[in-house]
Amino acid sequence: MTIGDAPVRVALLGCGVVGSQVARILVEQADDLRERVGRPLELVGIGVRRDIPRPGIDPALLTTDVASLVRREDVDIVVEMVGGIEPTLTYLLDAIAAGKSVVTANKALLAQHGDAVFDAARDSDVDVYYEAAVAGAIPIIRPLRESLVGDAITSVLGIVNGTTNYILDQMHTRKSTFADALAEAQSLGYAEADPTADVEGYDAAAKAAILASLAFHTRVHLDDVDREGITEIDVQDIAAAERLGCVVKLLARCTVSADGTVAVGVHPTMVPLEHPLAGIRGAYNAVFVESVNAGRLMFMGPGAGGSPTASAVLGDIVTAARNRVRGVAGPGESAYSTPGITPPGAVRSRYYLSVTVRDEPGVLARVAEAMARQQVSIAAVRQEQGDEGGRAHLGITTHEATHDAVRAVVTHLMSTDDVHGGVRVLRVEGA
Ligand SMILES: NC(=O)C1=CN([C@@H]2O[C@H](COP(=O)(O)OP(=O)(O)OC[C@H]3O[C@@H](n4cnc5c(N)ncnc54)[C@H](O)[C@@H]3O)[C@@H](O)[C@H]2O)C=CC1
Ligand SMILES: N[C@@H](CC=O)C(=O)O
Ligand code: NA
Repeated sequence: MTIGDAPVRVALLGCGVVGSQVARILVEQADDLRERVGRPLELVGIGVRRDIPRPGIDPALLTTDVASLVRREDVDIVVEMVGGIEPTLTYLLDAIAAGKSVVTANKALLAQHGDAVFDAARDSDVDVYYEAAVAGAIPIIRPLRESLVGDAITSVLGIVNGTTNYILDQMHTRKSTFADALAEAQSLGYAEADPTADVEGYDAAAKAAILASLAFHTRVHLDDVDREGITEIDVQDIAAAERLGCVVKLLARCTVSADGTVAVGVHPTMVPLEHPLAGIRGAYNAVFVESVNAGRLMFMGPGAGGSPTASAVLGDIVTAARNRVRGVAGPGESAYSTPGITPPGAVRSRYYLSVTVRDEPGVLARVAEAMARQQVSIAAVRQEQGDEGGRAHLGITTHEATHDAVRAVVTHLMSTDDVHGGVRVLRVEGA
């Protein structure tokens, strides 16, 4: 608790893309922030890995002794903008044990070690806020944790990774290569330090785990998320989506299955142009929430980048500071439910299958029969063109089927002489 008129003292860890913007706003908007908190918000230290000059930053604030900074008596709130698991987790737990409130944007850490962090915060009666951890600037954590906590959420569907949305958007609209679009996303500050986390879907999976935990009042971990990245998306997939009136998006999907278990997945998905998520461009994110009483809600805005992300971080700092001034901790997570996780193979979706077959009588019937045997119902078949080698290309869309059933179809097709090469499979979102 902060005493008298004393400032609320903030220690910042990490001064990269996001941390440097947090430091800038704390200084540039100090007067307004003081009014909003009721006390000055004072930046008392910045923990960095390398003690080098940083433009606009008072060198006296910098320290490489981060372990000591998080425990210092003159610190009330620790703002973690480092990323990664260790030593970050140790810093956060040490800060909490020392009675500091914590603000973090670290979805990877929360999706793997959230239990330890939240339990420690509850035991120490301090705040953990993490609005920036999911969908950057978009308010989505607080709406789920507070505004919608009296409702019953049935599904959360979202574009929650700015880097991959930027890449896919550039592949569709500018016909950029994957590599060029990724390099641009990195130079714009959207990508993680290791962009594998973005393009292989780990970042979106961590965010999906956090969203599902909040939406369904449970604890979903990174390992519970069925994950597929976008590294295999090529110009053929982009062209196929366009022929179907769709765009490819990396979608995070959190739903409740018929048996009450929770299904959480991240997959490149064909999204019809008329769907609200199809129009989300560049590094923007959007989260589509459906609940029993409110109905359908959509949250949209910048999902990555230093300044937008810092906006969400500052919101958390002000909230944590106000709580400290009042000597209270804000609402924690309500994770009372244990529904279990739906096995990935049992999750239902619509699919697109791209198959190259022998261009001969009876082949299409045998493909259809293989699908019928697995209860995979065909919605449409499009024969794209024959080629000189006597082959035809089929683009098949299905009605809803389980992933196990579609996988069995693919395994069978590839064992026959009718099919040449592999079978490309992508999910298709309903309009
Ligand atoms: N860049 C973005 O658009 C967004 C980033 N985030 C999250 O924000 C966090 C920070 O991301 P960025 O600023 O983009 O990363 P960054 O790589 O630009 O900055 C991280 C900084 O932490 C420093 N650092 C590394 N290890 C350290 C240590 N042990 N002690 C002190 N400093 C250390 C690095 O030198 C670097 O300056 C990550 O958790 C990331 O996932 C969340 C939303 C959006
Ligand atoms: N690398 C992330 C940054 C925000 O979380 C992204 O691209 O969305
Ligand atoms: Na957010």
